[in-house]
Amino acid sequence: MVKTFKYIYGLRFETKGLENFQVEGPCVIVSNHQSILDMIGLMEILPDNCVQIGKKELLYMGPVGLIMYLGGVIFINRKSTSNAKTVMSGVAQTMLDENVKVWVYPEGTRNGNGDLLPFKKGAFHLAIQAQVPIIPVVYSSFSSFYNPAKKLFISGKIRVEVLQPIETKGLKAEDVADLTERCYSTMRETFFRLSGLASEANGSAQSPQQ
Ligand SMILES: CCCCCC/C=C\CCCCCCCCCC(=O)SCCNC(=O)CCNC(=O)[C@H](O)C(C)(C)COP(=O)(O)OP(=O)(O)OC[C@H]1O[C@@H](n2cnc3c(N)ncnc32)[C@H](O)[C@@H]1OP(=O)(O)O
Ligand SMILES: CCCCCCCC/C=C\CCCCCCCC(=O)OC[C@@H](O)COP(=O)(O)O
Repeated sequence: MVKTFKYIYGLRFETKGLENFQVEGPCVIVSNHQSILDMIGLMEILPDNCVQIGKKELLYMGPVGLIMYLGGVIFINRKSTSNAKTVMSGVAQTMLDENVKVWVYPEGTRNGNGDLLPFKKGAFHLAIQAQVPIIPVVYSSFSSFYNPAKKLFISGKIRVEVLQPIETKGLKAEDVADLTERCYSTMRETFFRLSGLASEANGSAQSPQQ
């Protein structure tokens, strides 16, 4: 149902690299998060047996919260690192036992400023604890067709690329920072390439067509 919103809003998706989802067993998928429109982009490529990590507040959004709960969304309290860590370490075991993929937005919040925010480390701890690969997914910038501050919302094209899995076998907790940084720089480069933006873009990034 969520996927059909793309026809209503005139959004087109151009997807590359779906074959990279064909890993054996569970994995952690990380992607950039610009707006609620990402829910349409999520449904566009969602692999089987995949659950998302979401902020706890979404659970209280009436029917939407109920559907997310029934869909297996893992809720975390972002205001409490210790709570989030406890939940996430339970997830590492469950994803192995039940063969599920976990989708995390490592920026930790929506961000439509034409760049990626620094990544939080939860997704990378999770992948290392479970010793499963990380699959980065990048959505191009929405800023040429969607910008609430400028009251802009027209039809547009979103490029999506599923990147090659990054293995974590043999990595330990002390490798988290390195892994996070590697994943961040690969995704940031891809974000700029897919969005047609210069790589030093920051904050006020605009596409060349604009
Ligand atoms: C009728 C209508 C129908 C509609 C139907 C419904 C429609 C659709 C269904 C949709 C499907 C649902 C989609 C849901 C999407 C939801 C999107 C969101 O909510 S995004 C926001 C929530 N997500 C996140 O925040 C994830 C990313 N965040 C993290 O990973 C964070 O790291 C954290 C939350 C786990 C902790 O954050 P924070 O407290 O800010 O801390 P950090 O700076 O990251 O870390 C602090 C230190 O702790 C260490 N750390 C972190 N995690 C762990 C861990 N698991 N184990 C051990 N240690 C950990 C970290 O390394 C830091 O220490 P340092 O010494 O600095 O390294
Ligand atoms: C005008 C845009 C309309 C778009 C319609 C999209 C179709 C989707 C329809 C219903 C789906 C509702 C699913 C709700 C899931 C919300 C996920 C979300 O985006 O949560 C915000 C959270 O990540 C970060 O929170 P903050 O940025 O820190 O606060």
